[in-house]
Amino acid sequence: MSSKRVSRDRSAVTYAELEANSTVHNVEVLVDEMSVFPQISLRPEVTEHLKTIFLNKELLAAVGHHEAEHRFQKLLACLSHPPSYTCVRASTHLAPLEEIRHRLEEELKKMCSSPSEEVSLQILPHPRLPDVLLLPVDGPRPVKQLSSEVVVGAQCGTAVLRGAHVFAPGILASPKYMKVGDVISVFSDLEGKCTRGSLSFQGKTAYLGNGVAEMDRSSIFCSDEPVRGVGVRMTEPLYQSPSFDGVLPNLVFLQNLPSVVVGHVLGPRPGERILDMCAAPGGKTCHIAALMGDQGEVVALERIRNKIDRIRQNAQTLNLSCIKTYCFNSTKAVSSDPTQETEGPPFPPESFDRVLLDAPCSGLGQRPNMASTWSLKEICSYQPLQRKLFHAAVRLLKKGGVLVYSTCTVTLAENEEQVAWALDAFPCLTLQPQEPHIGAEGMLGAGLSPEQLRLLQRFSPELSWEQTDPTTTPLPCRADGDTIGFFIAKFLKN
Ligand SMILES: C[S@@+](CC[C@H](N)C(=O)[O-])C[C@H]1O[C@@H](n2cnc3c(N)ncnc32)[C@H](O)[C@@H]1O
Repeated sequence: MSSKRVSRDRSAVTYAELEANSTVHNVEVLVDEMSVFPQISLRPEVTEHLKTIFLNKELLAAVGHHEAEHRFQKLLACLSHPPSYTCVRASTHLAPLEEIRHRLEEELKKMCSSPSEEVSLQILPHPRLPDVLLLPVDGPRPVKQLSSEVVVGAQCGTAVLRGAHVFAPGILASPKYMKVGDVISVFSDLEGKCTRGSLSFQGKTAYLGNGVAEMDRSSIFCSDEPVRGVGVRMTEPLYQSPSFDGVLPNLVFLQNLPSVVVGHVLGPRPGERILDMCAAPGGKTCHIAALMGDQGEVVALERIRNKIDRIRQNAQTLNLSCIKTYCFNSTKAVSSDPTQETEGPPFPPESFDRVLLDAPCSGLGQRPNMASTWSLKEICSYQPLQRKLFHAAVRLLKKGGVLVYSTCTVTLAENEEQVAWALDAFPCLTLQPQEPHIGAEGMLGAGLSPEQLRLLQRFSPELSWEQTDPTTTPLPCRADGDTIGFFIAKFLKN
């Protein structure tokens, strides 16, 4: 099984050393030295495309070739690694943050397998987000590969790196005689080439740690029923973070930090009518409703029917009743008859106080992501759809209302270029300051002015992925930089 891993002392390479090495080759080598996993594997044409973005003329003129190349190499490296903390959003509409923190601590302590694990358990409030708790991830840890191996799909692998156990549907290959109680190493199939039911796999994989089988091979692959439940319980994960499966489901919700920032930037108030145009699975929808104290109306639209139930389940679990969910294509959400008043979509123009367009996007900011087989055509296919959605968003927003546009990707075309286009296409829109603004400013390259860039919020993990010493850098400071790649723009309709 091909695998390049495991823990090296990442602090051995300092920023100063990186700076001192001016050739591109050395930058690549040093960034790679800091990594447990290889850089994200993309199709060559996609890597080249991203490189033209991160080494664009405006940026090169501002920071120089070496710094731009360094940032780009770090981006490719940090994308394949998980952020160094876990972020949970607390249901502060149901209980005070401190009470939720305390209850979470009690629950997680029960799950610890040793007193030292209990002592190292930290749950910290975020200094600027009143509903966020942060938990440091312990990793990479020095774990040893075993001879017996299970291979899981990339999506399952991502979840394991963020603290989950291995759910049986994610298992692709296992030893012929694997039985309950076997101790086994877990690998992620990086290129989607492992066939379900295989006995072994020779393709590219990444080692995720060790666990104990909770099912035997035949229960996983030979059952007539769709297989469910934990297949391998992770006992020695490479990156250790609590598994939140079933833990205080109404009080804590796993959510990436930038996604929580979106809700606050939108700033919904009790009694307002809010539209969430691309809502599933409903993390931001529920946050908006919670921020409104469940008073008012949050309309959640989602085009894919089988994702609708997730939004409803999440709303129900979090005790939120002001959310109305519809399966609908949001590009068609503006009614052609403005006098027509119906409860559901399409809606007359100017129906909403605030609109969230958390757009479908190329998702290139997601972490950890060790490999993507997407073509350049697929990566570039989102800009037109996002613009159609934007047209509908502007029409549905009341005058004086707020529109927030967000993506979880790193391209200019889906982020700063969309802002430049929108400001040109809709003279009624002006960019607004964001609160909180804990990410970086917008990226150069789309012709926006420095003032405009300062109003944008881009979470750029490559700017801070230095593997800072966890003992000296407080967690909330690290957490604000070591996020998924994300983008937020806030507009006012005049
Ligand atoms: C980035 S995800 C949204 C995540 C969600 N806001 C959250 O925080 O949980 C984008 C969603 O938009 C949906 N979508 C894509 N095109 C759409 C359209 N034309 N109308 C409505 N939803 C759409 C996708 O199916 C996907 O579920």
